[in-house]
Amino acid sequence: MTQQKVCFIGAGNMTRSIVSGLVKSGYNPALIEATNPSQPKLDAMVSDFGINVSNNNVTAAQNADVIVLGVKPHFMEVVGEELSGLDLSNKLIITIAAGVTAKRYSDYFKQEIKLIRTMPNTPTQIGVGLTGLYAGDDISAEQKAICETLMATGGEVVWVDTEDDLNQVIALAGSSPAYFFLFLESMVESAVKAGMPETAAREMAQQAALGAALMAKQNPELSLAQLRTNVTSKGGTTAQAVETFEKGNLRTLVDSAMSNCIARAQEMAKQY
Ligand SMILES: NC(=O)C1=CN([C@@H]2O[C@H](COP(=O)(O)OP(=O)(O)OC[C@H]3O[C@@H](n4cnc5c(N)ncnc54)[C@H](OP(=O)(O)O)[C@@H]3O)[C@@H](O)[C@H]2O)C=CC1
Ligand SMILES: O=C(O)[C@@H]1CCC=N1
Repeated sequence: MTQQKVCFIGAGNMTRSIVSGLVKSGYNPALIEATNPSQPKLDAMVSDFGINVSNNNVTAAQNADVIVLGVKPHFMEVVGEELSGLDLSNKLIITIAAGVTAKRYSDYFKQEIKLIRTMPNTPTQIGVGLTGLYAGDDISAEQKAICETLMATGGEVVWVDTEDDLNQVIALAGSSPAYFFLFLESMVESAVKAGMPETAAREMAQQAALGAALMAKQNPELSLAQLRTNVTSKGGTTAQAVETFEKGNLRTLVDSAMSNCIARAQEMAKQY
């Protein structure tokens, strides 16, 4: 497929992750532009990825075939207003924002637009991301293929059938890297408290997490419970740790966290 001219509005954490995945996968940096109000993030985009940058959303969007909206949900209205004077009918618009429904964008941009909603995650920057994708009936197979090709440079892509399903993707993949980082932080804090140097503790914890995730991925025929059981010797050390988590209602806590994550996405959909 011919590479498209892509412009990212907003050069924050998630845009950096996607651009990193794109450039690492061989996408031509000369075809990528990112905009941002503050200069340091743009300078980093140039030095790290060799892409084009600007602080002019309108010109950047005008020059692009594909516009990726990478601002926070509460800035989406401002960006829509800014770009509303452009004829966007021949452009594909991809949003990565959580909690802004597809129908709101036509209001913000003051015209019917061809929009695909996506939910990526930051591991996209190293090619092991996951992006959920949702398109309405007005989006052509070619537009879906363009979006899928772009987002797949950062890892796996999953199309969902309904817009609501994107909220599950947020809880399971968009937000979840933060849960795992929190878990790692807690493990490292415990080890440091017991006297271990932080660097060594982090190295061990993150390598174990990587190994556990790869084992789960490479053994789909084994249940997660089986993988856990394989580590847990009867009467041994792991059993003590796992029992502590179970007694502390880790599962209930995770369920509440994910439900609250989804509830916030639903609340934002009313707010923005
Ligand atoms: N972070 C994540 O893991 C994920 C984020 N998302 C979504 O990605 C979006 C961005 O999140 P994230 O990258 O974390 O946020 P960041 O705050 O890191 O990035 C947003 C960027 O937008 C810039 N910005 C603000 N207003 C404008 C404007 N009018 N025109 C152009 N740029 C503007 C900000 O500039 P300034 O330098 O002034 O702050 C900032 O650099 C959100 O909608 C979020 O829901 C989705 C999945 C995962
Ligand atoms: O926290 C957020 O709202 C965004 C969406 C998923 C990850 N970060």
